[in-house]
Amino acid sequence: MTSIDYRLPQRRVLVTALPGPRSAALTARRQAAVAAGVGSAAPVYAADVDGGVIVDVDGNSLIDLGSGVAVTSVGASHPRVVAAIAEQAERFTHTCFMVTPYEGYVRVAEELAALTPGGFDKRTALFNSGAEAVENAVKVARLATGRPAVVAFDHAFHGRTNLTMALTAKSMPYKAHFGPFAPEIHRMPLSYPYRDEAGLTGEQAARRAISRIEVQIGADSVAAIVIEPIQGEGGFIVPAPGFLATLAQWARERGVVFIADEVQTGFARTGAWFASEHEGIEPDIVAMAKGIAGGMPLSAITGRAELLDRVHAGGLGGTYGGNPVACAAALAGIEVMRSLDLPARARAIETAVVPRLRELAADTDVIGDVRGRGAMLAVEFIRPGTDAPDPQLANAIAAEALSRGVVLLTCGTYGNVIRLLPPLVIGDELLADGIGVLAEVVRDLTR
Ligand SMILES: Cc1ncc(COP(=O)(O)O)c(CNCCCC(=O)O)c1O
Repeated sequence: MTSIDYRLPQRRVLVTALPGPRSAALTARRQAAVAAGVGSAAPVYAADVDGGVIVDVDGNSLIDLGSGVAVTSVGASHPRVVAAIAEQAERFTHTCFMVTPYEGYVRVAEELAALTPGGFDKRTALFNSGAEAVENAVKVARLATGRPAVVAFDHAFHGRTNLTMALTAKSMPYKAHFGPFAPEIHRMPLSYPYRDEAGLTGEQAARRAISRIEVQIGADSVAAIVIEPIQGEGGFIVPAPGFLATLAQWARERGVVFIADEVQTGFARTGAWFASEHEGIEPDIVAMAKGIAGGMPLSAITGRAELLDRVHAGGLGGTYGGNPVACAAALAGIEVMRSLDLPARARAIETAVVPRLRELAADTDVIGDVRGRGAMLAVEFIRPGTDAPDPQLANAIAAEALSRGVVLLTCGTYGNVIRLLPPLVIGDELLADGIGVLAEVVRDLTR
């Protein structure tokens, strides 16, 4: 990425051991004030963030390969986004769209209708978090169909509210001891090519799920299928070709609402505006958040007008939903994504990074799979000579990479996946340095 004037030097520089003294002091204060249940991957505190770097309170400049969990695709302080936020905030920060509406919300809805897959008439509702978007997509589907059941999949993550915990597949840390969970949520097997039996095609995997839905639930009881086109927290699992299309076709035939949870895959992250495009599917409703607004909290559902307009007036909403400052950030962020062609940038990142990951996999016996699309890439770690997950190794790699100045995130049902989510505005050299550190760490820890 050469056409960006970054505000901060795009470099990896360590001036202290990590965490430095100021971060350590903040951790002590945090322990006396912040609930222990709120975790952090990195024990360092951000002071300034721009492009592909996070500068911590001790002056260390770290390479960001996490984007705050796939949020800051345009960076965490892009000047156009910052200017739009300031300009809006100087006029008003809030009126509540349910009280006194404002144009920014409408403009975001118009943009999302144009950007999301599908040429049909669409409507949008705005919220604050991804979980809220998923919750409301399910509300719409249940009202529109008059049916109760919702189908979710193995390895899914959809949020931390009661319904989205029910939809989420992993107990610890997301669900453990927080039940009981919402009823009428049914889990079906996913297409997980690396761990499926050899030769299982996407269509066969979909037929396996469909037959269970029909036998265990009954299609005419199913309001919706909720699925991530690429599982995020579950391990960046790209389903086999045909899996999503077969499910979507079945849903259409049986009047089941197909909800694509594109919270993590949306907004150019996978090399298209939305990951559904790679599979040629047009979801009835798309839930989105994360990359939508340059770091500001905003989420949305955009879907078929005949579904969303079925809801009675006042049935969708919330105090902050579609906050005007967040909407201004979204409009600016989308403009940046268009002007820099960030879907193409994500594809370029894939082209640059995947060969290096595959070379690393060939050089070591601890990598079971390299996968992903665009700038949503992952390495699954296993114990040598087996396909047994190795979460300890993945965690050790992330910790060692941080000590060398690179922020990496893990994920996966088994905790054994290192994921790469660089800001899409990261420069080529900085990205190459970050991937080089990852490769160096893997080799150092496994020789
Ligand atoms: C596909 C998908 N749907 C929904 C969500 C939920 O989005 P919220 O904005 O965190 O509610 C996510 C959030 N993923 C990051 C979770 C981080 C954590 O909580 O530990 C997602 O990836």
